[in-house]
Amino acid sequence: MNRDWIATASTLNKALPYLQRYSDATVVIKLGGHAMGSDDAMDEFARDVVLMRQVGVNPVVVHGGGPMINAMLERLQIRSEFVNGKRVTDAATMDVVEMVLSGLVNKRIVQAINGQGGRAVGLSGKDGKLITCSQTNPDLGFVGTPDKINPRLLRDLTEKEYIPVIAPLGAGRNGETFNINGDTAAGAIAAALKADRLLLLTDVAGVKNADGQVVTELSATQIRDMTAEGIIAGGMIPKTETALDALEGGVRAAVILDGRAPNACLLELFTEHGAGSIIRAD
Ligand SMILES: Nc1ncnc2c1ncn2[C@@H]1O[C@H](COP(=O)(O)OP(=O)(O)O)[C@@H](O)[C@H]1O
Ligand SMILES: CC(=O)N[C@@H](CCC(=O)OP(=O)(O)O)C(=O)O
Repeated sequence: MNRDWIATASTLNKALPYLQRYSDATVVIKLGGHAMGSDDAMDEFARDVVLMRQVGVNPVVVHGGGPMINAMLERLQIRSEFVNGKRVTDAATMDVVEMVLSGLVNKRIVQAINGQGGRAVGLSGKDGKLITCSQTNPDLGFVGTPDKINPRLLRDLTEKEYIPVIAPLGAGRNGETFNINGDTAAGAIAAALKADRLLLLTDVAGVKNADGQVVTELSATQIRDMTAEGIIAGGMIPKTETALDALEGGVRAAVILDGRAPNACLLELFTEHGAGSIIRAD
């Protein structure tokens, strides 16, 4: 018998229990701007999401797009700065954030998924009153913290086998538009859906220890210690905080993994060793 065939059959056999475990599971995938590569990489991500849908998983995609916002702000000669990983957002910046996230980035992902045979629907947190926000801190301008998530529309869509693709914007109670950090939005949505998995796709293989090695399993206590020691720093801080908040909100596990690695999401869900760093409640 052909060796390749035996290897394929053996891989499929090993994947079967995982395929069964995730049948009808809700998996929230956050695709960060740095994890969005070339058109080929986007197509590969889209293929994985469509395959998840085909085997009965309910994928919900929440995206970022920080580098794409930066590029547009530069073209428009609008200066921008970050405080603690959040973009200080005045009214002019908010307009650009909404145009880039809800327009260019959201539709690129929707089109990629549809191009691979999926049925993606692009939304922002404003649609169906999905995300209501309050201001995070007056010093940051129109940066919002989600305080009410209405997951009904998402449930209706996933039940009908649509794949929601969500831009991290929210509505204020007085008609404002708020800019939400993509990780924060994904965590809040995952908690509201009581998702089985929150996959945070980024540009590193996982959370690294002081020796630069990826730690494959982490507890909340380990994360707190590594943050206090400065081992978890920069953009990894909001990511691990989001993971912990999501677990507290009822998500079963959160995983930080490299979105640019081939088949990252599939390896995480459907193989024994998974991918990246998995964080479970203590
Ligand atoms: N302990 C750590 N392990 C891995 N990455 C870390 C760690 N501490 C800080 N980082 C940094 O966090 C970055 C990921 O955050 P960020 O750039 O905000 O990602 P994204 O744009 O995907 O949301 C990594 O590229 C890395 O430079
Ligand atoms: C408040 C805030 O900082 N919002 C982010 C939203 C996009 C984002 O989170 O993009 P990444 O996931 O690619 O970093 C921003 O304006 O850049």
